[in-house]
Amino acid sequence: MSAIRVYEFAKKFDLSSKELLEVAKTNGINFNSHMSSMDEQQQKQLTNAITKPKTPAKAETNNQANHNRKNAQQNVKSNSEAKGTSMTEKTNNKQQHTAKGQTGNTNQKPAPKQPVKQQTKASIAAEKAAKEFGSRRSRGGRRNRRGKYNQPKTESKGLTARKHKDLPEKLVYSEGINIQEIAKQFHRDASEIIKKLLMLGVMANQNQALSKEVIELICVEYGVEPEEKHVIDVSDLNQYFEDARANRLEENLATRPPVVTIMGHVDHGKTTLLDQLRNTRVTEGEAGGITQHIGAYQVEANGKVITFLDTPGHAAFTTMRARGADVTDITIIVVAADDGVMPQIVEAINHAKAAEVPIIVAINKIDKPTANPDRVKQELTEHGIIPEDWGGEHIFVEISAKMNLNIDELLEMVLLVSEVEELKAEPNRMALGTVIEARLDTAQGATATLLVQDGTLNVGDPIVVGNTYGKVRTMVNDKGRRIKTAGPSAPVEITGLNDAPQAGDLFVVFEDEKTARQAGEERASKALELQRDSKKKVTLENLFDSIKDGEMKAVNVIIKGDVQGSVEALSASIQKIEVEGVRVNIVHQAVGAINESDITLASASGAIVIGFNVRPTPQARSQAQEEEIEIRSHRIIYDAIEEIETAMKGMLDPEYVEEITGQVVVRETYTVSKVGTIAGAYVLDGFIQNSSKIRLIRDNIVIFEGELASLKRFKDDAKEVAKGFECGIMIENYNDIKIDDIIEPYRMVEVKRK
Ligand SMILES: Nc1nc2c(ncn2[C@@H]2O[C@H](COP(=O)(O)OP(=O)(O)OP(=O)(O)O)[C@@H](O)[C@H]2O)c(=O)[nH]1
Repeated sequence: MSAIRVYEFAKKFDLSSKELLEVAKTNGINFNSHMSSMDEQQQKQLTNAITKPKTPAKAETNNQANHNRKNAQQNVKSNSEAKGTSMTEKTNNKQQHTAKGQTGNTNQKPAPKQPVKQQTKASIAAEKAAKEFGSRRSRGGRRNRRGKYNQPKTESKGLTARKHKDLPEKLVYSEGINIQEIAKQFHRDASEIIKKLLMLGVMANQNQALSKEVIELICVEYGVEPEEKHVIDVSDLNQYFEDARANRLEENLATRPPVVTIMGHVDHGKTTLLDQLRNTRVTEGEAGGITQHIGAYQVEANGKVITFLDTPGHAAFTTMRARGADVTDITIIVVAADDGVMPQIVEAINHAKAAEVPIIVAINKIDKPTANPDRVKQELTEHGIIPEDWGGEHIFVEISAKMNLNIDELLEMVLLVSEVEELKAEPNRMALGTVIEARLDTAQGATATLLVQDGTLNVGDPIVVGNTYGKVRTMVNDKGRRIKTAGPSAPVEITGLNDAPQAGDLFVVFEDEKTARQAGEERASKALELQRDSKKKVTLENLFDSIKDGEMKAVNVIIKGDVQGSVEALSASIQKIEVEGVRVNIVHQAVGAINESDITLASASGAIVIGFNVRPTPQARSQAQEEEIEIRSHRIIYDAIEEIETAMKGMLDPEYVEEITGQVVVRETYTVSKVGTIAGAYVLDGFIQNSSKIRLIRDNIVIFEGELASLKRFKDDAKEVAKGFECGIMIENYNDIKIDDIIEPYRMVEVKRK
């Protein structure tokens, strides 16, 4: 008998690793995790423990076993990167959702929700209404209006026939109800109510929308209890997700396949791995059937299904997360064994960490002679990813995507992590999920790939997707087959929407088309409004207020810099800042220009981006503007630290902010003795003024910051040169200008404090 891994041993006995870890623990053997190796003695001992006939366990042993089970789960859970604190936070969050959902709706049916009714206090309203109308009342001003009587005292003769029909106990209303509708509920003539109101000094016709006060006044007069119906926001899709979670019953839950995203650096083999999986591990009976690229697909391993998001790179992953979608259960980070840890890998790790998604590391290209897996491991330890055989808690699998080496083992690890995560869903409910991809097809109209996250989606279902709606007309699976139903974790491409949604949008199936339409239309108009009045993002300006209001537990920051040393120094100093118990949390730090991925991550995690001697790329800048992400640029570490600290203390002086007015590229340089270097430049965007302050940027790094010595159009001095024009530029006290340098003009503008 040779040494064997825990999970392999567990398999022999058809046990899950978790179960085996429990058994081991009750037998006094503590393994670190399912990857730990077992010696002969341990194998013998556990074989005996597993195979010996079971005697009824004492209560105490059971407790112990339960305890161990929990410990075991915990142990294995920590493998999945969601380490101690973050996992607890995640669970807590879920519980909060549950609690919230339960108070909102105890009805088990998930969607659409029943209105939540809330009682109003009749007496208070009556008094309020009486005050309002009392002065205008001609008669009955002193009559008891506390609702003790059930019949109106003044009844006209013509109403005798109706007299015997009882009044209801309650009037369920929503603001805007009219007399005609009240009359119907009261089994009274509208004219009678109008008359009564008149006597109370209120003039109203039967179709007029009534205010809350008047409605309650009528109720008091009739001795009926008013009950305001709070109209539920049918368009709040998040609420349906929360309700689904809150109303889950254990007996309705079934294990669902994990949803996996593959991330990694360019050329490290993500696509090759995805292709390998797609081509070789097609669900049995479906081989060769894959024709469809719908953005996600399912493979089979050990008789179990795994869903892969077929969008290599983390852009899709973070874009979705930025939009609030939480689709990935497990992340595989691919690192080429012959290349090592590159910036994009660090980014991927930070993205996964921020999303609290378990990480599996696939060291790829081990078939290459230059492969050096140990180097990759070593480098990853610097980022907190430590392999189990080095005493850490991360799963590493050495693979060759190209040669199809150890791919099965990788899939096995995915299944192992998913087993630990206990991924469940409720197949017998109306479907909920997220859009993976969407497009407008000339032939088919709007098509969207949806990932069903809970419930089952059926052809014909009325559905709201993002800000659009429709009815599922056709449904195609990842093998290109037409299907009628799709269960949890299944990706499907649907048609039948009235417009194309966006990747990351949520979808919810409704019971009827009318409500779906209402919700969809409401969402579309709200989205428009939102666009105008865009959401409050974290900025240095609102930092202090958010801290004061207790909204903020930590200030999230992304640091980009020109050299590793300064990034580290800045990061270390910033992390020392503490204001009123609030600290700075570095979400991501790296060397290089501020790129779109940084902005997406900032948006997803509510972070401020600090650039140290680096600038945002033009795309990142416009994305940041669109998403209202604050980018602060500094050249002195102390300034960056001080700015954050003063902002956190609420002492930031926001009276002036920098406004970049344009972008100018140097196309030529002329050196004139005794004068200096003149740049022949071209305004790419915006404008430059002779009074502009400028930055000189080379390869995204700020080389110099200062002022213009002169700005000329041909031979003449110019006040301003706009986009599309050439100009001659000299920089005050600076001559080292080179072709292709970017001159960034900016000015300081005064802003009002909020
Ligand atoms: N020898 C060897 N080459 C591999 C392996 N996996 C991928 N490659 C090669 O590495 C190159 C890059 O692989 P891709 O799969 O395109 O890498 P990627 O990470 O998807 O790259 P991007 O799509 O550009 O981000 C290709 O030439 C592959 O054939 C492997 O396991 N062994």
